Amino acid sequence: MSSHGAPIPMTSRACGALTGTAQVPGDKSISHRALILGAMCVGETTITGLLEGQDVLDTARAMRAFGAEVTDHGGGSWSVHGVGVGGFAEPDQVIDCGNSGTGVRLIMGCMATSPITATFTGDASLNSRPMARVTDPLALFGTQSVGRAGGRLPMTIVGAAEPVPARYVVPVPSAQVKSAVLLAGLNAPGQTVVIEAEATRDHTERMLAGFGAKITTEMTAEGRVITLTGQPELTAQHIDVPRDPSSAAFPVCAALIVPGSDVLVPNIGLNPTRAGLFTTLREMGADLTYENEREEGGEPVADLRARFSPDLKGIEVPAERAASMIDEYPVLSVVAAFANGRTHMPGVKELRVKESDRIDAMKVGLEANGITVEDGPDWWTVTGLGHGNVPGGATCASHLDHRIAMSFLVLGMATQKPVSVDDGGPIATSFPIFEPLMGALGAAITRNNG
Ligand SMILES: O=C(O)C1=C[C@@H](OP(=O)(O)O)[C@@H](O)[C@H](O)C1
Ligand SMILES: C=C(OP(=O)(O)O)C(=O)O
Repeated sequence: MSSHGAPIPMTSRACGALTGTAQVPGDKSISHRALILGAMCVGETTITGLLEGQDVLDTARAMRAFGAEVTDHGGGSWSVHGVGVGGFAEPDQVIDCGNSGTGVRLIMGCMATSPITATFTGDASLNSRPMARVTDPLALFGTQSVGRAGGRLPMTIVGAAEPVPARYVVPVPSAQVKSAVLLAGLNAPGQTVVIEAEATRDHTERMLAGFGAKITTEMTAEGRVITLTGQPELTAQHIDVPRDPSSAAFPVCAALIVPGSDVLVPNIGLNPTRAGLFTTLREMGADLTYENEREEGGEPVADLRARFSPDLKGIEVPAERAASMIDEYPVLSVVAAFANGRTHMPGVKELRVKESDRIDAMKVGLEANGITVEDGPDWWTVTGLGHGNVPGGATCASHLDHRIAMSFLVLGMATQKPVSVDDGGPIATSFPIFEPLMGALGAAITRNNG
């Protein structure tokens, strides 16, 4: 099933060279945060380049339910009239975050230290994902929560009326957990401290500083120590959202495996906490270059140029790189199928608790298409067959997971026989223009029931 409606089966088949320019949408992580911080400050925040994917639209709706005025001006241009830190109203409806782990976890954090109660739910995928990783640290502030067994949604959060600040060592590499604690810390008096052993994406820290919060980061033997001073007055900002490296991954990887391809993907945010895939692809021998490298809004940005790469080789992907490419492993495993030799990917147990168990979803689908995959609790290995040798021919389950659906459609662009997915509907959560964008480059993706 797709998240919002009937399943949309799709098929991808071998095509001619992919050529042209791919303008991928705005960054999903930054889009959620722009809406949430816009809702937590006084005055009007303006946003351009917002990702209008379903995950982000669900966060916009949630911010309205907490009392912010959120307006869509068209073409990715939005404004948010915030209610100020501690100014959230109690929603009179259940908050439905759809398919979005980022949405629900960050929103739980930002309401957790206000004297209001809210109930959260999502689709079948989100309702099966772990939430105790967020409600455990929120309890340190005095927040209460009641959910289904195993800490699953639907879940009610009772915000702390008299919050105390927290000090929390994040036990899993998760920017969502880190961000939920920092957002909760905004309305607690004194200093909230979050410590992460492994650096994860730092958009929350950067944006909090941009909105005027007092926040510092120090590297210590324990890891990154982030200290936030609570109850600041946040000042409205203009946010120009950079284009999403996690979406850029799909046209880039497709170009590497389709003979003759040459694709430009402009204006991609290359924050080091997000760019691990591109480093990995280059180590595999990908013809992938950064053009026009520059800084925009304090973030490194470049135009990516990806060309067909006939001599890809399997590699060992360093475990310590995992956080910087966590959402890109599914499509990396597709590129690995066309490389020569084994690509070993350790340190990735977080992949098992995403929209689906991504190791399992890719293993089953890749094996059905003729590729050997081995896996353990926190690692997997793909044995590549080299260009022209991947059979294809199977239909893969997308498990309500956009990245799984898009990865298998990229696979089908270079296999001997077409590859299908049972449901491409979830693609709209993060990359609503995936089909026309890939089609304009020359890809052959069709809907099977239309
Ligand atoms: O903070 C964020 O915006 C995100 C953090 C990551 O999740 P985790 O925090 O669970 O690693 C990532 O997988 C997700 O797509 C977006
Ligand atoms: C894991 C992802 O998103 P989320 O956790 O926000 O659902 C993703 O977009 O790959």
